[in-house]
Amino acid sequence: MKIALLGYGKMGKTIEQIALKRGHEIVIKASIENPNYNIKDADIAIDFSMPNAAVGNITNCFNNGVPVISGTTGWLDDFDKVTDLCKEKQGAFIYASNFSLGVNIFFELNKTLAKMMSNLDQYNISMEEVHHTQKLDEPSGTAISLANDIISEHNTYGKWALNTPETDTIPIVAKRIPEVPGTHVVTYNSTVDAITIEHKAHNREGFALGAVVAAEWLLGKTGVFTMKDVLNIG
Ligand SMILES: NC(=O)C1=CN([C@@H]2O[C@H](COP(=O)(O)OP(=O)(O)OC[C@H]3O[C@@H](n4cnc5c(N)ncnc54)[C@H](O)[C@@H]3O)[C@@H](O)[C@H]2O)C=CC1
Ligand SMILES: O=C(O)C1=N[C@H](C(=O)O)C[C@H](O)C1
Repeated sequence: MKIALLGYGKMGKTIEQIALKRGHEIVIKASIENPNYNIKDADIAIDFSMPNAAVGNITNCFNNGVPVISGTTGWLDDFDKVTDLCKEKQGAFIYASNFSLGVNIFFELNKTLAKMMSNLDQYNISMEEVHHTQKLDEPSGTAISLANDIISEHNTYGKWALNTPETDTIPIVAKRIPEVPGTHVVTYNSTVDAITIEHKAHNREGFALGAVVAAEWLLGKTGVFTMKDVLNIG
């Protein structure tokens, strides 16, 4: 595949290495320093850019008939607008807050645990995410996905918030520590014990491999898909 990398930072560069190893060609490396390109040169685009750039990048792909994978977080207020445009233009799109196989398994584990804990009001939930200090958004997209899945499965919680321990709210603590690729922890605490599930990325390769696998899967399809469709888990 001829791949356009929309965003050539930490993730774009890791995706490049994995895509080349899998026999693909990188035809566009767009960044703030390199904003001029013709998206039609690519078979598919992989957007790992910035919260304020993602919607423009994705829209440009739809307008030019190029399928697009987006891993950029922090733009989800516009998610419905973007998926509506995809359908209108008969485009192809996958967004995932986290493309790694491990986190997608963790998402399923989190939903199952939330269902099991749903009527046990002696347990209070909390969530923590830890990332490197360059991260622009908080909480992380992955933490938001985890929280939304808990809200769907658990009777008590109707919303999430940063650092707010209220009865119907999932409190999320976001920590920023140099070099941490991404750690997510969900804890149910009672007066007698605690149950914790954790996913810890050792590096960015899992995210990057998942994005390339998603691009390989999406090519030739039309519609809005998720990593559940790609990985066939859950
Ligand atoms: N879904 C997932 O699995 C993962 C998502 N992410 C997300 O991916 C995004 C990128 O992460 P990093 O690579 O660590 O950030 P980074 O800051 O290292 O790189 C961002 C890149 O985007 C470029 N950029 C900014 N505006 C642009 C525009 N209009 N068009 C094209 N490129 C533009 C910058 O010049 C830079 O090259 C973040 O939103 C992060 O949260 C990161 C890791 C995994
Ligand atoms: O910015 C990052 O680095 C990451 N962002 C994603 C998120 O916001 O969840 C995924 C991963 O945790 C790394």
